[in-house]
Amino acid sequence: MIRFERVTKRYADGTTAVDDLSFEVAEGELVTLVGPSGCGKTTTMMMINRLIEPTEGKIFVDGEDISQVDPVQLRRRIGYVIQQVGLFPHRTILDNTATVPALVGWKRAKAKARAAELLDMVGLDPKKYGSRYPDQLSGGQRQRVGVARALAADPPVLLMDEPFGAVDPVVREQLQDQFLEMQASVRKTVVMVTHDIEEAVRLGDRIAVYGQGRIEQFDSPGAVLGNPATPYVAEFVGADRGLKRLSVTRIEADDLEEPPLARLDESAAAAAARLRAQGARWAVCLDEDGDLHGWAGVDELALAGDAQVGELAHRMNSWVPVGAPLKTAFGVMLQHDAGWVAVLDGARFLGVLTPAKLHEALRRSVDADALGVSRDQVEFDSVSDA
Ligand SMILES: Nc1ncnc2c1ncn2[C@@H]1O[C@H](COP(=O)(O)OP(=O)(O)OP(=O)(O)O)[C@@H](O)[C@H]1O
Repeated sequence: MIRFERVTKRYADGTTAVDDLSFEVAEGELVTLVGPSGCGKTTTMMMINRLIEPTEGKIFVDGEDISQVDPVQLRRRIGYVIQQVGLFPHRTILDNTATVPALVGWKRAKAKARAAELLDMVGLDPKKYGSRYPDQLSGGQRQRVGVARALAADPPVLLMDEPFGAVDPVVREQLQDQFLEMQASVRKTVVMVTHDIEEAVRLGDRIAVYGQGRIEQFDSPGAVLGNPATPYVAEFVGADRGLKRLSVTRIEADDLEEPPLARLDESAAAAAARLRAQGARWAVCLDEDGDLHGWAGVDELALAGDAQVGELAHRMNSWVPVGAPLKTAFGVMLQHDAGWVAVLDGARFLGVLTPAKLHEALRRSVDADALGVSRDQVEFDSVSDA
């Protein structure tokens, strides 16, 4: 969708901001450009909508060499969100949001209806906020209006320059979550500049890590964190990249262990005898559909005589859905002071994740990224197997 071919930008004073850059962004992909101040991220992005012209090389958007496209026409196909938002202070939020559709000649009513729809999508009730002016909103709310406005004419491409940079960390995380949710449904091709590696990892399908004027590594968040291409990238992503990696590695069914199990309709005494024979001290209790109900201790089952397991099972709150990041599972373990968490697909119980399995999943995913294969193809020798 966006292709850079050997693009260089030298400013009049001789600064080489971008040096011989080639990369591609696929349709519907979200790529984050991350790197220290002054490394050429903004220059890269502003060349895509021709606010800056390259000195050498070519840029293609949707197969078209953009140097041959009228810049005004080009920008109508490319939404642009900047940190300072740039809302018109004397226009209402609804009018601000409808700016681009109105410019490209949509009928007034249609433009306003579209603006209201977009405000709703970014989490601002158009009835409540549509008639306000920008200075009557919080920084985070203004930022949402900026995103809504950029999407209003439904451009296939969205450029975002530090879109969440000006808000506090909590609001920032909310805006990021909401943006990801929205992106999952609108699937724009997005190029986002940030200097925050956490944000780059959280939002990007792929990340371009910039050194001075060049991309040092262009890869998935997992690969950048697990296998930094150069010492520079390793340094930039930080010594805690293992921790960061927890948030981008998702739980798969193959990562799980099967714990001792008991059925709710089983007799407690029979279940206790069976579990003791296996050397188990507790069991996860499932209903007849295999859905998670809770857990029970073997000693309490043994004491319960002819009661059913279901009468003794405790509710269990330490569970996570399959596909959740390992970090979520780790957080739940800590929150409930538990040695494992149950993993569910809907309500169905799939197995448990233990700290050893969590480590194994992380290790496998690092190796899988290095080898370019899926995680289940990686052999793993665990200490506990020895
Ligand atoms: N108009 C200009 N004239 C001369 N040099 C410029 C101009 N604009 C940017 N530069 C220089 O080009 C280099 C890259 O700047 P750019 O704004 O692309 O960096 P950046 O990675 O986006 O940085 P930041 O995170 O601080 O915004 C910097 O050294 C900057 O000083």
